[in-house]
Order: sequence, then C-alpha cells, then structure tokens
Amino acid sequence: MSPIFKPFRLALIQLGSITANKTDNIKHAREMVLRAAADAKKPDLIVLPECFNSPYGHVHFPVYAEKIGFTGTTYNVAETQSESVKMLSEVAKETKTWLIGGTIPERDVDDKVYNTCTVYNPDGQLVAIHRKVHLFDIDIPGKIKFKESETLTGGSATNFFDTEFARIGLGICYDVRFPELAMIAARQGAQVLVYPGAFNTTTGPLHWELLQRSRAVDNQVFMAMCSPARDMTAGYHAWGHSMVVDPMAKVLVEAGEGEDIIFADVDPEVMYSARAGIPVTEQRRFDVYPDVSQSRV
Ligand SMILES: O=C(O)CCC(=O)C(=O)O
Repeated sequence: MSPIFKPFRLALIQLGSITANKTDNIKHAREMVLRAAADAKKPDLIVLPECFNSPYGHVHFPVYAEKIGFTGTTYNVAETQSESVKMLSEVAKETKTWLIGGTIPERDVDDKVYNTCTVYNPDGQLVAIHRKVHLFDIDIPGKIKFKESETLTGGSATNFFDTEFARIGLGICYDVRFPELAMIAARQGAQVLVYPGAFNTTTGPLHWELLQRSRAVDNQVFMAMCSPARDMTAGYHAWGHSMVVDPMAKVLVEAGEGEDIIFADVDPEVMYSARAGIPVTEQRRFDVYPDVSQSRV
C-alpha cells in the first residue's frame, strides 16, 4: 500500500544570527519556530537549517557537539543530555507541529562526531535521526576548501519518516549531490524530500537550485532545502536561498539571503499529474540496469 499523501503546509526557517554562543543560537531558533508556527496559515511541518546551533566549520563541530545519547531505533528525549534536542522536542510539543530540527554536531557514545538531523512529532517525540552520509570534502583552488572528514564521521543509513500527511525522505546538504540517496527514499515511497543544507557563495549560485530541481524531476517528488541566512562576518558564507521545488521542477518559493521564513503548500495532485503525464516511474528498465534502491543498507 502507498504511504499517505495529503495536502500540507511546509515552513522553512532561514535562520540568521548564528553566533559563537550556543545558548543564544538555540534560544533564537526556538523563537523562530514559535514565529513560524504562529503564522495565520499554521504550517504542519517546520524545518530548521543545517548547523543551526553552532558556527559552520569542521573545527567547530567537536567543540559544539552534543551527546544525543541514543542507540538503536527508539529515542526517549527525557534521557538526553543534549540541550538542542530538549529545546526542539519542547517547541514541537508546544506548537503541536512536526519539526525537522536542522542539524547539530552530535557526539556519539563511541566519541565519533556526526552532522545529525533530528525529527520530532507534534507530541515532542523524537521519531527519526539522519546522520549526514556524504561528508563535504571539496577543494576548488582559489575559491573554497572544506574538509568535514577532518572531524566528522559519515552516517551509514538512509532515512525517512512518516507523518499523517506524507512520507518524508531525509538528507543533509552535500547528500543532495548523490542522486542514489534521493532515489532510494523516493522508491521507498517518500513523496517529499527535505534536506537542511548550507551551500556557499561558490557552489550555491551554480548548483543549489539545479540539484534540487534535478532531484525533484528525476524522482517526481517535492524537494526542499533549508539554509542558514548569509552572514558576511562569519567564517563560512552560506548561500541562503532556501527553497521548495515541486515534482515538475518548478520553484514554488525561494528565500533571499537574509533571515526569513518561507511557506509552501504541498499539493499531492501536482505529483500525481506529473507521474501520469510523464510516467517514468513505470517505464524503468530494470532488465537493462539494476534498481539501486534495492541495494539499501
Ligand atoms: O555541495 C556543496 O557545494 C556544498 C555542500 C555543503 O555546504 C555541505 O555539505 O555542508
């Protein structure tokens, strides 16, 4: 049976004022979630950006890392030591809204550090965790060099979660460059992909929109990426331009560079008509090439 897909409203928080003070960052993120939830057309799902509680950079991850402290697949927020997880759980409950809590640096029980996304239901329960699978290691001479693998470990699982309105596939930023991850989630029934991300001013203008529209059109799903706002005084200049794209690759809404909250109404009919009109989902030739979604970890 196909997963449920009903109309819903999505809010992306392009968070600004991310400073060296973690407590302030968490407080500000909470205020912005409250503001998004208080919109006249209350969203069903709110999203925060990648690395919302710390400055972005591999040197910062171990310093800001929090012990979420869960193993396996059941998560009891009452047991966590993470102040970010506590806040996210509480504000999801307070607003009675689904919340994708951007990402935070996470220190695991084995002392490895991950770039981790946590998801909460409207009761404040932590229902899903995605650790960034593909680490952002690039070197474009004269432009940008970044090596997350100096301090981070890559996650080893693909992830989605179910709500009462849709199945949502998860990824984080650089993960969007690897079509297999999106393809696997889509083939597992996700109709919407949400990736907190923080592209930069070199790759952002070239690839941020292109990659989202590509993942949307090749899987005929909705795709959303939520960035921090750009801060030219920070060590890393995020691209901003948080956006939501529909299954025909149309950009439904796009933020600028500054702090903002953008909203989109996700209409399942757009996905159904895209799939009916261009039926690639039924025309695949697994007799010619393998179905990568079957090689799931
Ligand atoms: O892929 C890119 O160009 C940017 C990726 C990135 O910023 C990240 O993974 O945090």
